[in-house]
Amino acid sequence: MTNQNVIVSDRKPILGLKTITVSVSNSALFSSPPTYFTFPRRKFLKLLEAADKNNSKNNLGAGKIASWVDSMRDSSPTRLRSSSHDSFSDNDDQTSWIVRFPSALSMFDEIVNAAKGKQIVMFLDYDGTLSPIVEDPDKAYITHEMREVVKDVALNFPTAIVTGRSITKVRSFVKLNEIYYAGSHGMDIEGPTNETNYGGSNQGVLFQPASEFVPMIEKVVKILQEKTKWIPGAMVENNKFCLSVHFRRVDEKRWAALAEQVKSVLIDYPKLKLTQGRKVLEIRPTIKWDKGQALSFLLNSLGFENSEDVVPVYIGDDRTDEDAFKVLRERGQGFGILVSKVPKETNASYSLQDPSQVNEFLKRLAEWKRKAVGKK
Ligand SMILES: O=P(O)(O)OC[C@H]1O[C@H](O[C@H]2O[C@H](CO)[C@@H](O)[C@H](O)[C@H]2O)[C@H](O)[C@@H](O)[C@@H]1O
Repeated sequence: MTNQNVIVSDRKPILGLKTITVSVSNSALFSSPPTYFTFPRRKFLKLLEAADKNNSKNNLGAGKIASWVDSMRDSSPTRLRSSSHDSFSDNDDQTSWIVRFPSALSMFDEIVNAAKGKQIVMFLDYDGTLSPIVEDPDKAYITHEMREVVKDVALNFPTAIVTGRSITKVRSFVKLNEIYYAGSHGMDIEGPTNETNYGGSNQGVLFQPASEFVPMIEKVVKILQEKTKWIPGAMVENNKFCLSVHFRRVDEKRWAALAEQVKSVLIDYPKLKLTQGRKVLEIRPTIKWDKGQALSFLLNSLGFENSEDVVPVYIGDDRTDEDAFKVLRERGQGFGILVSKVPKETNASYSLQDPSQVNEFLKRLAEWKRKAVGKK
């Protein structure tokens, strides 16, 4: 395998650069010193697409608060509704969903057969995938068992956690050095920091396409904290290159008021846009960079840009994970696995019901790899 780790070493705002200096170090398996080369700025800009040309496109649009609240009520990704019913309660519909998106556990043999002679690369969302959704975002802990299984997977395959959270926050939960982290919806990418795995010695920051937005995000966090402090249960979370306004603990009667506050702030920040997750309004830069772009970036940096020899497996539960599922479909490679108990609109191929099934799937994958290479 031609593992390569691309390190963007220049931390200046990338949009302002003519070229981007990158250091490439072969993996620890081929421990050689890093070499440096320069990427044409255009190549990165293709991936990045400059901030939205049209200010009115930051998802505020004609935006009636009532329609915001409607979509706040929706699950994430959007729950499928059967043609004949308002809600998806029909067993037949549930059955047809599981036929279209079978359990990754029941499809395990197909997945590993497709990976024979190829390199699996694992991508894992955090909230709702590795840790169950809980009321308090600061208490979304990963279990000891899940940590151990993720570590085991990471020792067998290149593994990344791709999350909307800041890397600092997700690291404080996961506490593993063997993995890649793509925080802030992929806008902050770091390599493994242990000495023994793919990254070699202390890789640190690989890519930060939105670094110029950090001061703006800090400012907006403060403004929104101030503007929402009278709404019981509202919480603003600083995710470094983006931010979250949580309403899981806000009385539904106050959702419109919360949306109004968010909208009033965003109007002054046309370079920020609004997206939605699970009971959360997410505010992020209007650059075209998402979890799907982060997945491509990591595959490229591992040396799989145009390779047929890779099987990326992405497991996630949220609307933002759909960007990554879409990239896999476009590449015609790998498997997107949606974590959900109920039918949802998705670009994934398979499903798992909850983090405990994710745990089981990961455990089987690591065991399969050990058997395949004849380890105990
Ligand atoms: O990409 P992810 O790792 O799924 O992160 C998305 C958001 O996850 C967190 O919020 C969600 O989980 C919380 C804890 O279970 C829950 O209380 C909240 O309602 C969910 O939306 C995180 O706090 C956000 O910042 C992330 O954007």
